[in-house]
This record gives sequence, structure tokens and C-alpha cells, in this order.
Amino acid sequence: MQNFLTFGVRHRTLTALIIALVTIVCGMGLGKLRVDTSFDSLISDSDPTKIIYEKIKDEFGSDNTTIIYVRSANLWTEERIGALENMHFALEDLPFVERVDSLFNVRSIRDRNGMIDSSTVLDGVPFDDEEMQQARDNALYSPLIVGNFISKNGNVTAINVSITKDPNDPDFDRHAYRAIEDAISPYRAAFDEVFQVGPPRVNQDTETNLFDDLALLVPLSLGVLTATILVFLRSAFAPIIPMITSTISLVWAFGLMGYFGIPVNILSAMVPSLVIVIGSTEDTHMLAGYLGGLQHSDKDAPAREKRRLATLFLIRHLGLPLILTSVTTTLGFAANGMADISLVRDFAFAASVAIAGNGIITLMLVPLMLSLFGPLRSRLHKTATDKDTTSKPDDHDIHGPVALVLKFCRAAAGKPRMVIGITVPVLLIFGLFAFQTKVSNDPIAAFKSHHPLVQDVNKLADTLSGMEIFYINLESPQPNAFKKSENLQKLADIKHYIINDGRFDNALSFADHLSLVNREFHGGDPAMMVVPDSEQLVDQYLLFFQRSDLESYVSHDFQRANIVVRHNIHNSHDLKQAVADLAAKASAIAGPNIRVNLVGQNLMINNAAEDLIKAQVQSVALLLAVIFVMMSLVYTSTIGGILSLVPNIIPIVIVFGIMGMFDIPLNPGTATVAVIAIGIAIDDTIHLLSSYAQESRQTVDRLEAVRRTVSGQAIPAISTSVALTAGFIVLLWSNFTILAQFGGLSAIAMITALIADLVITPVLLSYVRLVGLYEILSLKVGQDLINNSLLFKDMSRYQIRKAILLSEVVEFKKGDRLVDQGSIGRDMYFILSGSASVSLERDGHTTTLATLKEGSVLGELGFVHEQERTANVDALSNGEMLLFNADTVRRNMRLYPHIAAKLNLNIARILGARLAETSSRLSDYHREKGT
Ligand SMILES: Nc1ncnc2c1ncn2[C@@H]1O[C@@H]2COP(=O)(O)O[C@H]2[C@H]1O
Repeated sequence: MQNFLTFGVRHRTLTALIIALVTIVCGMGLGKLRVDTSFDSLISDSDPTKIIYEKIKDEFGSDNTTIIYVRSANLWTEERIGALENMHFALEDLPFVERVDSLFNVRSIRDRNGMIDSSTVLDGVPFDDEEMQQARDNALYSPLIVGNFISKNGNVTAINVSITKDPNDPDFDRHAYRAIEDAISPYRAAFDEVFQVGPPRVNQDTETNLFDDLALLVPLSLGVLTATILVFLRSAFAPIIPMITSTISLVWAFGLMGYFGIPVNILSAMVPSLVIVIGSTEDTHMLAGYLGGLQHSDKDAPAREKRRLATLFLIRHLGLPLILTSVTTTLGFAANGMADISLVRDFAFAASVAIAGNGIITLMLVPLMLSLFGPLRSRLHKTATDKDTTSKPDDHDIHGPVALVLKFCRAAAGKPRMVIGITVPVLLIFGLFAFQTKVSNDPIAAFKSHHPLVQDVNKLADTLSGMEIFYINLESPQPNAFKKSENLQKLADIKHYIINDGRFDNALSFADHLSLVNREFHGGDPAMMVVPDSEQLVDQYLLFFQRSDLESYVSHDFQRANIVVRHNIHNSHDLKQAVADLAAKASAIAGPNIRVNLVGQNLMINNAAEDLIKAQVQSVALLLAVIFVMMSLVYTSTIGGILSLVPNIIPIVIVFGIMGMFDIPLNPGTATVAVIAIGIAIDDTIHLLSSYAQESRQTVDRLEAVRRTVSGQAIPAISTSVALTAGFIVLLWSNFTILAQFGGLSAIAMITALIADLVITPVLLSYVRLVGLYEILSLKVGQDLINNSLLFKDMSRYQIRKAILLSEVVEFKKGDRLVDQGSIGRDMYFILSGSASVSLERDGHTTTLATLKEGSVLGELGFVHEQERTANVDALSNGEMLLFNADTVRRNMRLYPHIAAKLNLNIARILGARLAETSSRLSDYHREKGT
């Protein structure tokens, strides 16, 4: 590991060359990069209705409809109707247009003094005012036309353009949007307002917004980053590093996306800002480590040496946590790759590659840069003369707002019950709200409400009908089923339900067309707006239509009928509910012999919302599991794993609670918050735990270890969290609601994670000792030494572990006096390495009693009974020993009587052995003397 980390410093030219080469190769992929804002990216790959949808679309025509909204205070003039007609034809000429419906081809069927007149509303430009008036009247008279092609007041008309998408053109929507614009714009001037709404427009606007976002958010993030780094690290050199590393990693990520054919979408558009912000946290840690290292170097050393030592210091102290944090953050983003929606999947790829690349580049390049050009003075630390360099970070060194936060954390850590007492109910409340979170996958909902697209869509829905279209398709096994009045009545009943229900705007079916003719056959009597009661009548009425009039509503063989529903529901939850109710009602009305299918692109997009939840749960679970396993392994204890999860689950609960409270839906943007938040927030936890692990090897006093950990980690944790929060807040300025929501929620997640890390983790840490000292010792001195020693005889691994947990490691140097004869002391020692000699001092004579080696125990007499030490013990070499304090052990062993019993028995055994040995030596002595 150290080898990898020091590689950049050891082989500077090679490292620079490798990075340059990879960057150039990736850079060439940038040319292949394309943008995808299509609706397909929002549809789940595994949607079961996809096949049925394709079949129905082939038969009844595409639901991919663009509507041209045309408004004029006085629409019915020669000039305007002429312009409208030209628009109709121009649109019809477009190669991708399947059909165009407007006042020029919709049929008006009307009784004229006993004669049924069936003709298109407009057949060219009317010759005179009277004819113009007549056309207007006809349009407003037909229930099939009002609300679809003409507004109630006659001032707004619509041209509906059905589109067949070219599957081979990845930029189809953009091309279609432009072509439609070109077709209508020559006539724009004739009207008060003309605009198109439909998938091409939505995609086009999405793309425009996306580039606007990039242009705005990237500089903003850079600004925020520079500002926070300058404030926290007080080094002008510092902000340059993350800019270099993030630029290179973005070239890598987007270049690879180009090669792999993964497009940029509205989510991956935020990757640059994310990388700049998230990547910089690593750089901040590294710079802080380097500046810390400078402090330890010799003041008079040459600059090169100073930089080299500081860099090595940084690598030694931060290598492991930096690699871990890069891995977890990358995993956080990669976990989104499990989504069924390609929008989210593509984002997961872009973000995880960029973050992983940033990690690699940072770890290789930053030490290299620092060792060459690193600053030589840290303004963060006082100079070496001001302060004892070996001392631990202390609260006294920290000033300003951080000190305040620290003070707060300390106060909280002192009241663990209160902290837990507040945390648990808060989590419960937020958790309850979290269950009320709704989902949304609507493309229009991704825009802010003041965006022109949203305004146009609503305008259309208010004056005519909503832009969204889906089909209710009914299929009967009987030929000519939909010529029978009972089945036609079913179509009418379903429509009746839709109109009464009120959630959808409009519905049109074959039955409506026949009912209209029926009404006109009865002198326009509104009561006769009902389906004909015999098949003969149906056949007769059909004569008033051309096949093209009915194409979208009934099949050639009259076995299948299609109800076209229009709506303006842009909230997935409501839409899902309304569609589910409708599906149930329609099936009930249709009866067992008629199959009912509700299909449409719009519905498939909506169905994918469910997958968002599934993907979310899966990826959060996966990530938590991975973190748990990883952290458990690193700290060789499941407690370490659990501890690292707690401060990361808290922000998730809070974020989802807030979403539930404020009706922020789970959408492709917000769905990524949880995993990303975990991936980032875990970084602080890792740094905290790794520092705690180091501290707890130095002291048995857990509270002291926690105190030191928090002091040491406060500055980097607070500064990176503030930088991240600020970086995410930048996204509030995005043109997309979903990105703004993402940014806001992520910022909240960062703040809560920080609080959890600095307040709740310390409280938890004060209850458990994270690192099994046993494991550290087994690594260091070998398991055998511990297992075979008399002190731990007949104890299980678990019991030994528990017993060792109560000790602390102390070092000794050759010649040190470990125990002073005649003094009072209650500590017992277990020698891990080195040796010591026991000697007795009496009447000016010194007698050596024994030499103790590793695995031996000393000081056990004072440990079992408060009395004067019976002998001197002096270190014969440098070494280490475990220190057991009698009071600490007794206090803790109350909880573990079995372990205490064994430990006491073993001490008795040691004493017995020593007594036996002394007795035998005594008898030898007497024999030698001949007494
Ligand atoms: N004869 C001996 N052989 C081995 N160790 C001894 C002997 N006498 C004293 N010690 C150790 O020296 C220690 C001095 O402090 P204590 O009396 O607490 O405990 C004593 C024993 O651990």
C-alpha cells in the first residue's frame, strides 16, 4: 500500500507520463461523447408493457404527439386560417411525421335541416365571412373537436402532429424539434402565440437547460471550492490542486463515456460539480496532512528535504483512510448502477468513474506535486518553537467557530443519555415521515415551475387538453365486436367514468364518433348523444367517416378499440393512482371476455418510478453491507462495522423524513441522494474511527481517547463538510427542479452526517472500545505468546480478548526502573517484548532474584493486595508491556465474573509457581551452606 502511495514521489517522471498518457487517450474519447435527453432513458428496461405498447402503437398510431398551440384574439380571419393551413401542410411534409390532425382534417358531422352534413371543419381558406363563421360554428358545435382542436372561446386551436421516431438517430428529438420549429416559424407572426409542446420540445429544453447548468454550476462550484479551501487551509497554493485533479478526472470519465457510448444526461451533467466538490475533500485532507508534516520537519533542513519529509508524513498518516474513502465514495455512486432506468445507470457510471479516477489521480499526483512545489510554511499551525511538536492536538489550538462546535460536541459527549434520548425520538419522527415519500419520474416535473416549457404545457392543458397521452386498448376475441352496441356502450361507460372522475382531461373513442352521428340523426338532440342500438345503424353511421378518421380508435376488423386519453398530471404518484383506478374500472366495465390494456410512453415512464424505489433500496442496502463488511475487516470487529454505519444511516433517515414532510418526491435526482450521501459521509466516519483506533492504543481511558479523536478530527471534518454543503447548495441554482432538490437534500445530508459524526459517534465510541487490542497485539507479538502464557491459561480467545481490552500498552527502555521496591503500586505488567531483572535490595546488598522474559508477569503482588513492592524490577532491554490497573480491572470484571475468576486463579498459579521456585532455591541455599 505504502508502495503504491509513494510511487508518485519515487517515480515522478513516470507518474506524470502515465497520467498524461491516460489523459490524452481519454481526451480523444471526448469527441465521441453524445447527449441523451430522450424519454427512453426514463423507461425501465424490464417494463412488461413495452411489447404490448409497440404492438398497439403499430396498429393505432404513435402516442408520440407534438401539439402546436396557436392563439389569436381573432383567429377566424382569412390571413390566419391561411397561415394555419400552410402550417398544417408544412408539418405534413416532414419526413418523420406520421399524421397531422387539425381543423383541416377533423370531421364535422352536423344535421342541416334533416340532411347530415359530414365534412372537414375547414376545407381550405373560406371564401367569405359567412363561410368563415360557419366553420367556426361547426368546430365549436362538435364535442369531438372542442377541447381537442379548438378552445371553448374559439381563440385557440391545436395542430396535433404524430411522430414516428427514427431509432437510428440518437439525436432524433433535437432534429425533430428544429424541423417543427422551422415549419411553423414562418407563420408565427400571424398569431398572438404559437408554440410546440411534446417530447421533442421537452428533450430540446432539457438539453438547453443542461448546458446552461454546466455553464453556471461548474464556475460556481469552483468558486465555492476555492473560497472554502482558502478559508480553511489558508494557503494560496491549495485551491490549485483540486482544480488540476478534478479537471483530469473529468477528462478521464467523460472520455471513457465517449468510448463506451454512454451519453451525458441531466444527472451526469452534475458530475463535474460533484467531482470538484467531493474530490476536493481528499485534497483538503492531504494538504492538511502535508502542512501537519511540515511542522515536524527540521527548521533548517533544505526545502527539498522539508517537502519530501512532509509528503512522506502525509502518506504514512493518511494513506489507508484516503484509499478507503475513495473506495466508499466510488461505491456510493456505483451503487446507483443497479437501477433499471438507463438515466440513473449512465449517471452511476459517469460519477463513479470520475470519482475513482479522481481518487487515483489525487493519490498519485498530489504527493508528487507537493514534494516538488509544496508550500514550506504552514499558516495553519504555529511554528515549531511556539509549541511542543510532539503534543497531541488540543482544544486550545483551535479557535473561532470550530472551537464553538467542539465545545458543543464535548458538552454533548458528556451527556450521552441526553444525546441518545433526543436522537432516538427525532429519528422515529423523521422515519415515520419517510414512509410518506412519494415517487415521481415525470420529465416535466424536472423543470422549475416558472420555466417556459412548464408554462406552455399548463397553458395547453387549461385551454384545450393536457399534452400527455395514453391509450386504453380493448381487445375482444369476437369479430366485429365493436360494432355491437353492448360493447360500444362499454367504451361510452369508460369515457363516462373518466369525465366524471375528473382527474384526466379528455377521452375520445369510437363510441363518441358514432354517438355524434346518432345525435345528428336525431336533429342534434343532446339526449341522443348515445351509442346506436344496432349493428345495422353502426354500419350506416360508418358511411359518414373515412377510414383515416377512425384509424386511431378502432381496428379494421372491429375487434379492437382504442380510447385516447389526454391529461396533464405531472406527479407520478397521482398519475399512478388515477391510472390504477381507471384500469380497475375499465376492466370491470369491459367484463371477462374483453382484454384491457393501458399503454403509453407516458405510463411507462411513470411505471419506472417504482423501479427508482427498488433500485434505491437495493443500492442503499448493498452499500451499507459493503461498508459494514469493509469496516469490520479493517477494524477486525463487527462493532467497528456497526459504528461506522450509525452516523451514515442517520442522515438518510433525516433526508427521507424531510422529503416526506415537504412533499419532495423521490425522482431520478433525489433517488441518488441516499447512496451518495452515505458514500461521502462515511469519509468522515472513516477518518474519525481510524484516528480513534490510533488513540485507543495509547490510552485505556476511552473518554480521553474520544476527546483526543474529536479534537484531532474536528478541523478536517468540519471544513470538508462545510465545503461539501456549500458545493451541494450550488446545485440549488440548477435549472432543473430535480437537481435543485438533489442539491438541497444532499446539503442537509452533509450537515446531519457531520453532527452525527461529531456528536453521536463519540457518544457511541465512549461505550465501546473500537479496536481489539488483542488483534493488534497478536499481529505484533504473535498469538502464541499470549495464548501460552500462564496469565491467560485455560481462558478462551474471547475471554483473553476481554481481559486484554482492559489493559494498555506501555513502552520501556533499557535501564528503566519498572517497579520500585518499597513503593506502593497497584499495576501488574505482562511483558510483550524485552526482558527485565528482579532484584532485592537489603542492607546495601543487591541480590538478583530472577530474569523475566516476554510472556512473564510482574507486579502481581501489588496487584492482588495493596502493599509495598517486594522487589525492584529493571528493564534489561527496550521493550513493551501490557499494564493492568487493579482498580480498572476490578471495576470492569464485575460484569464478567468468569473471566475475573480465571484471571485471579492464574495469578494465584503464578504466585504458587514463584513460591515453589523460591522455596526450592531457599532449600538449595541452605544445603549449600550446610545448615
Ligand atoms: N522471587 C521472585 N521471583 C520472580 N519475581 C519476583 C520475585 N520476587 C518478586 N518478584 C516480582 O517483583 C515484583 C515487585 O513488585 P510486587 O511485589 O508487586 O511483585 C513482585 C513480583 O512480580
